[in-house]
Amino acid sequence: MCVLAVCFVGAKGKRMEEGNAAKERVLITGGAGYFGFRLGCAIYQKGVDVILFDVVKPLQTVPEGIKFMQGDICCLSEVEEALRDVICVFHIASYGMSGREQLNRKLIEDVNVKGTENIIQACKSRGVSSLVYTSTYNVIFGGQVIENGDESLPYLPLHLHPDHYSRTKSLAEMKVLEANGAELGNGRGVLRTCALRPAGIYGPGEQRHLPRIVSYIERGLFKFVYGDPLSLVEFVHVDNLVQAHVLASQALRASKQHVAAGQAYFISDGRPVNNFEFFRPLVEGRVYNFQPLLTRTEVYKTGVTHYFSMEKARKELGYEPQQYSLDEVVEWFRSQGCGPKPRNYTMMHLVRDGALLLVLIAVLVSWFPSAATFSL
Ligand SMILES: NC(=O)c1ccc[n+]([C@@H]2O[C@H](COP(=O)([O-])OP(=O)(O)OC[C@H]3O[C@@H](n4cnc5c(N)ncnc54)[C@H](O)[C@@H]3O)[C@@H](O)[C@H]2O)c1
Repeated sequence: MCVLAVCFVGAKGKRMEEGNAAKERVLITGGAGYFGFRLGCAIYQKGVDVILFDVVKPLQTVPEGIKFMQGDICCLSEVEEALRDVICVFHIASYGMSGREQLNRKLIEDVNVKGTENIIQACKSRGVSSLVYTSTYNVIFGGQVIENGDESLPYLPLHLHPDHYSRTKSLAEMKVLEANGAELGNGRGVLRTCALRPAGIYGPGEQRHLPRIVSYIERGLFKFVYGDPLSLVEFVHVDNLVQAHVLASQALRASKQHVAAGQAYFISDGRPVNNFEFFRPLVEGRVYNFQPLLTRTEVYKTGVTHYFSMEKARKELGYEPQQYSLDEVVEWFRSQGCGPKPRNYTMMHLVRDGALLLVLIAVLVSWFPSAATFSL
């Protein structure tokens, strides 16, 4: 059963009721996630009303005036309810990207494919005119070398995807792009859609990849996982990705001749780099924490050269990636208390070890007589 929980955040929704009934409103699926939350905050700063829609509540405090709706994209009625009076949907919610999530094929399929179908259907029935889909490099890349690839490259055939997440993201992207030009209900024009394909996302507060990478470094697994020291890969800073999404939504509009309609764009920092080089600040900053789960796919793909041209995004969207480094990420980890912990042998350790020794002796003493009886 679908249960939609709505939560108005901040000073009684003050900013949303400032007397501007025609104010634009956008909805962000996956709005409690790392990128969705950041995008929502950035768009709100531009004076647009923002609804964050997610199956879980955000970990961070939601800024005043932003509205959070707890709901599931797999539930059409919840999505339709959430899309009232919305002019643009940023569809970011996804499942199964990394770690243990990758093992739950049914949920991956439900969220990434059926969830996306629901978003498209609800856009049509609610008359939402713009849909920007957050896709991934992985719709093209499946472990093969790609140097300066562009958007003319064909999709990786579905059966060649080494993981279900990438296969379902690919299916979802196709569905979104096919929906471009679809009639909106009640003669409200047509739906314009586009897809952005980001490289690996990084930035302060990123909790999905970076902690595991740090853990690989700590365990000496980094070289094993991140492979060839000569390979070139790409990343995208979260704020560059925000910029690309804002530009893409604008490029779906009549004022930009709907230039992005039906199009896909690779999005990265535009700076191919070796994994070792890129993550060096994390090694040197000696920041580490958390447990990794090494899935076969992650090992298979991460160390292979693959980078794409930003030309189409620059030309058609006006995308200009800014330069960022991992230093601010290291700082963020430090501010969270991560880093090498002193390993002094304290009085507490002494008491603990003494207690363990006593338990061991007690077990041995209780075992000896029965062992002797048995051997008689
Ligand atoms: N993180 C990366 O390196 C990377 C790289 C390429 C593409 N992407 C894509 O970028 C997007 C954002 O990535 P992220 O790192 O912020 O991910 P994230 O996991 O932090 O956020 C995804 C959000 O989707 C939500 N969600 C999952 N199932 C849902 C459902 N049924 N209904 C509503 N919400 C649901 C989750 O609760 C989560 O908050 C994703 O679409 C991902 O596929 C990410």
